[in-house]
Amino acid sequence: MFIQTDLLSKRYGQLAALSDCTFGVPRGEILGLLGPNGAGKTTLLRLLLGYLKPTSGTARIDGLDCYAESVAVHKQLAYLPGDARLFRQLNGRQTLAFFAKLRHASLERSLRLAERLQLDLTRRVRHMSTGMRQKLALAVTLTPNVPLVILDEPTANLDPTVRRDVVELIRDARNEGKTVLFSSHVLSEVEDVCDRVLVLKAGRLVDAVRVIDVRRQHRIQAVITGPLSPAPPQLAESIEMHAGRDQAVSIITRGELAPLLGWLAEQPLAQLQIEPIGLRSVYERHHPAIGGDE
Ligand SMILES: Nc1ncnc2c1ncn2[C@@H]1O[C@H](COP(=O)(O)OP(=O)(O)OP(=O)(O)O)[C@@H](O)[C@H]1O
Repeated sequence: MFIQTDLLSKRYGQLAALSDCTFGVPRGEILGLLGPNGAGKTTLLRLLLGYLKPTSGTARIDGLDCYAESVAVHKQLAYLPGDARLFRQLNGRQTLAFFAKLRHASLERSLRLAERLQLDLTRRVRHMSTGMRQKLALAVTLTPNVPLVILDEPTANLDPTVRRDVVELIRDARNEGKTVLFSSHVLSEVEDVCDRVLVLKAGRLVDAVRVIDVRRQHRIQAVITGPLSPAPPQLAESIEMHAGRDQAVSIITRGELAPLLGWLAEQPLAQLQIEPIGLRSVYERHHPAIGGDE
């Protein structure tokens, strides 16, 4: 595993910001971190960055201890903090040039990224909007030729069009073989770009799902006009069926849809509705919605 944590924990006095967190990330994976405010996402990222000393447990990147060998770890990664600070008096191009030099990275690559993000590089940072600064910080972060990119809420403050561009850039990073770890509150973009998602709740890792598996899951709502014949045994293992009122049946499937549809076609159905379950359902298992959008 490129990243490996083992019972990683961080306490602040009585508060357990992160508890017994164990997971691995293979090279080239895009991993999303989900959880509401205060769930421990930033704490986890800062432990991986070696900015915080674990209270117990370990975190390793490429076999290196994230805290004890943080200098060597940092050579392998680029990090976008949630509150990225840039020099306010520099303009966009000067900012890119400064950081490219600092990280021995290619300014041409920075400029290409800036163009993708439609940044006006002549403007001084202090005259940029929050979203523009965020884009500039992203271009800075994605420039160095490093195997790991860690992004703390990279699309916060960005409008939907720019979010899409950012998601594209994250995909590009993966296509270049990079490993990407990012936290977000936007379920749709996490589902869109991640290979796997970790869900945190009050400092605990409560779920780890592969997006491909989530995509395979569907909820089927049917209204029947007579009794259902038993599902074939190989199908029965991958479905969960609940009878509702008024002949309503709800089926959740974790497997392929086609065999289920074959069986359903022979059932006495009056109505049928199929919808993908999506990451939202997985997330809401742990964090029930309290209204509002992402
Ligand atoms: N330096 C600190 N001292 C005391 N408590 C802290 C400190 N840093 C974080 N915490 C607490 O640890 C918990 C986890 O915080 P963390 O910033 O990791 O959450 P998060 O999931 O990143 O939240 P957000 O989505 O708001 O960024 C919170 O309860 C927070 O108040």
